[in-house]
Amino acid sequence: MEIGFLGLGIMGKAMSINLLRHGFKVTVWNRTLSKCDELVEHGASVGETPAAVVKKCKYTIAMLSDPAAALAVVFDKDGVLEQINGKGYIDMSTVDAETSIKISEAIKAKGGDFLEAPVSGSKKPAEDGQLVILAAGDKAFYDEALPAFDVLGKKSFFLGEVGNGAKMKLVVNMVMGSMMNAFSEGLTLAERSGLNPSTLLDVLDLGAISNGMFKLKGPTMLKNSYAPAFPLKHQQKDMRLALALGDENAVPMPVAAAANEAFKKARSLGLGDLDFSAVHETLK
Ligand SMILES: NC(=O)C1=CN([C@@H]2O[C@H](COP(=O)(O)OP(=O)(O)OC[C@H]3O[C@@H](n4cnc5c(N)ncnc54)[C@H](OP(=O)(O)O)[C@@H]3O)[C@@H](O)[C@H]2O)C=CC1
Ligand SMILES: O=CC(=O)O
Repeated sequence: MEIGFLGLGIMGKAMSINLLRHGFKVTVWNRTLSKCDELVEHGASVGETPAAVVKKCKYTIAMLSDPAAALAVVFDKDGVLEQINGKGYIDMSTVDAETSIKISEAIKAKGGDFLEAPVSGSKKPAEDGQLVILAAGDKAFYDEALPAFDVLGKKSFFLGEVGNGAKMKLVVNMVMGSMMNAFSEGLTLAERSGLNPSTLLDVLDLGAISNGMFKLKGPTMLKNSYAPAFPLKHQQKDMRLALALGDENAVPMPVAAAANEAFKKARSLGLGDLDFSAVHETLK
């Protein structure tokens, strides 16, 4: 089956290569078109515009940086909306519910099907097809897209109406961003108070707060190494959107607000394109 793929950043590249490896025909598009070349080497075709990709494919997946990018690719000239009649569109970018609902309504009004399906899991899970997919929208379309979700992820959740996938993803990343800051403070406190931070990693790993993120990021943070798997600028975007969701629902979130300030500080220091664990540098 021919699937379209829009957005070949860290995640989109890994996900589309994975689909190709599993026998899907994939037509790709990226704003910086030269990034499609590597995908062609893996067997993909290239569409010149989002509209051209949608026209060619039964359904099209998008993996874009933020709400502004997600909206531009759908609503701009040569965008998704122009060819969506009778086709399906799955936005897997992390955006807020409002953005997702706006895209959904426009696509449905033009006779297309829509799913939002943000994912939990980073570069490596994307390469290994081990993402956690948080889908919501048209259930019949979800069932149709399951073969692709089964390749991309280890588990898919169907969460009901559009907006619920976006909200779930923001809640998860709000927790993750807050944890990263507590972890970073712990590493720094251990070091400054004369402890061996590597021993702290072992102690944490044996106790009740052991988790995959500490295990994965701890050793690289101790080496001040922040090659981007999940760019810090995207984590800060997720904190900002999660705080807005808290605002809407009158949920006090002082911990998340403090974490957001730390990510903003990291961005102001020019660390936005590094991994989100580079927030550690703000304590130095
Ligand atoms: N990296 C991760 O670990 C994870 C990321 N996510 C989420 O997935 C999404 C993608 O993340 P990731 O791949 O890391 O991000 P990248 O920054 O690596 O890639 C972003 C993509 O969006 C495109 N883009 C940006 N602005 C526009 C625009 N105005 N119009 C069209 N295309 C645009 C970029 O195109 P160009 O190449 O031209 O710049 C690129 O293809 C984000 O929403 C992120 O929060 C979710 C889970 C994990
Ligand atoms: O959104 C990032 C992730 O690791 O999940």
